[in-house]
Amino acid sequence: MTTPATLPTENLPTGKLIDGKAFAATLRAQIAVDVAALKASHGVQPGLAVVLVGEDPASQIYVRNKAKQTVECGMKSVEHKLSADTPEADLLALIDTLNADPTIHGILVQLPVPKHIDADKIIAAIRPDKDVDGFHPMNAGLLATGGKALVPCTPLGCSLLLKDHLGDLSGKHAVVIGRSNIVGKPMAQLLLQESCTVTVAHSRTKDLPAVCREADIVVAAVGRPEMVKGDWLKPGAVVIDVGINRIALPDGKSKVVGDVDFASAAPVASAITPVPGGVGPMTIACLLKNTLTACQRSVGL
Ligand SMILES: Nc1nc2c(c(=O)[nH]1)N[C@@H](CN(C=O)c1ccc(C(=O)N[C@@H](CCC(=O)O)C(=O)O)cc1)CN2
Ligand SMILES: [Mg+2]
Repeated sequence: MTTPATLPTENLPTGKLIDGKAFAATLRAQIAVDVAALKASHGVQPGLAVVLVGEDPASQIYVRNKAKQTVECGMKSVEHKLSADTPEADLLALIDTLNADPTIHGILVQLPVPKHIDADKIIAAIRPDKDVDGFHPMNAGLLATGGKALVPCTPLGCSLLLKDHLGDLSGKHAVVIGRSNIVGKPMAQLLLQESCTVTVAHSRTKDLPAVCREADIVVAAVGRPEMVKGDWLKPGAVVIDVGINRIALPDGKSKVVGDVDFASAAPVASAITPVPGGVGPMTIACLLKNTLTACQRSVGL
């Protein structure tokens, strides 16, 4: 997960690159301090259970990294690796067991799940106070109504990067491209909480480049490689690239690119996240933050 030499980040002016990898490392160090303090004050160790169904190679890497970073922060990590043909009922039974386990404060099922499993049904079965992905309808509702939600990790990470870079976001026009329950919608809610004027654009939006050109902040979460071009941006816009797309190169190799065409966007933007090394590392750091939060709440903090 290092920034490869192929990404033209070397000659960018200081401050233009929003370094999510470095920010995530700092966040994890703070989480480790807070985990130790919680153990000392309340005798409780946060526990995270990660469930993987099937053998998707990317998911296997994400789950491995989640477990490794959980342990590095001083938390307990439990991994459940189930075969791709696991019946939905068995997965629901495992979630019931984890819901009832007092040593587990966070539960997540790695997505995507195999086709025969209804992801919405699985998410709804997780206790909302242990739903460290923040995907349960209860947490989505709490986020929308300003309550104490567990917030989805990727948009939470984007929000932390934006606030760190810009300070006060109030009055900024933010365009979120993508309306998924996992990124686009919660991202819009978080930006609204920061008093941004928020536009959510999607596949049916008319003249998307013109909509983007109005934005002080662009969050691209559309899943289309290098779609957002430099001439779609208002000069000085801040660009957060949520996309992780693996594309084939002419030499037969592959590389990971975002939803933003970095080469044309970086000269126009005032700041931009790279892919890799931008939003991705924040997703796991925020998962650890949510697990700590869930544990703190479980002891009344
Ligand atoms: N239950 C969940 N499933 C999925 C989530 C999620 O938040 N919860 N998000 C993604 C996968 N994901 C974490 O689970 C994730 C994706 C990417 C990264 C990351 O650090 N990416 C690197 C690049 C990696 C590469 O080269 O392939 C980066 O951007 O630097 C972390 C976590 C879908 N499923
Ligand atoms: Mg994610």
